[in-house]
Amino acid sequence: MATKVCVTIAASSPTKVSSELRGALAKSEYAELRLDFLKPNQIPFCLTLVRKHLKRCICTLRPIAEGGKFSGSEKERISILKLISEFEPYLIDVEYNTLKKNKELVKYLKSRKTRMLVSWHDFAKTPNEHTLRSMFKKMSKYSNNIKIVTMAKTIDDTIRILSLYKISTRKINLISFAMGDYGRMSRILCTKLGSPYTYVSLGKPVAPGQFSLKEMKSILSLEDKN
Ligand SMILES: O=C1C[C@@](O)(C(=O)O)C[C@@H](O)[C@@H]1O
Repeated sequence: MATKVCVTIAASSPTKVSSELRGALAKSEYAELRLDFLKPNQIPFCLTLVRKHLKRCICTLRPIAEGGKFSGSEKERISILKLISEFEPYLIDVEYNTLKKNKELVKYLKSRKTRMLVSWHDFAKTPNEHTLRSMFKKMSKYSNNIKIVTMAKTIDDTIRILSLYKISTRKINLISFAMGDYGRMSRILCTKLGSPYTYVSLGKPVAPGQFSLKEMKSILSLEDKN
């Protein structure tokens, strides 16, 4: 099966999001809308503008504490997350730490049958194997779609994050890879080990070590046989 890619769109206005999204989806299976790059009051208009593409979009509203740009209150963020769920995107990315603290949000998303990607990031390091495995187990209580992304400072870090695929099962869609230069290989290898797709940028990386769509496509084309 061909490797799927997801283009991270981190634009600062709804019209930019819309035009970048059209360009991205012409060449990729999915796109991630980083809605935290918009002003909160622009989000409803943006979602309306791109409504017809949302079945191929992962919507993310990352707070500053998890490496994102959303600087409003948690209360405001939760209500925007609920609004996003009403647009029924392919997936809504919600941090494990958010779900853990907001039982009411979990209930709400469940009641709406929202497809959720539960995510966890460590921008400083790659924790030890025990911590990673225990995160994976705790996260699997919320969703079958799990994303664990950490910072690699050595090749061992990269191997350790990829070792999570060994404990994952067929029922789980696991996306786990490492950021940073040492993690770059894991952005390719993750798709060989079971990740449903890998994140790329449209040009400038949105996260450390992210390949551009063009670079990833040239890497993946090496697999094509005559
Ligand atoms: O979690 C991820 C992965 C990512 O951080 C990356 O490293 O490609 C990019 C983010 O936009 C996305 O939400």
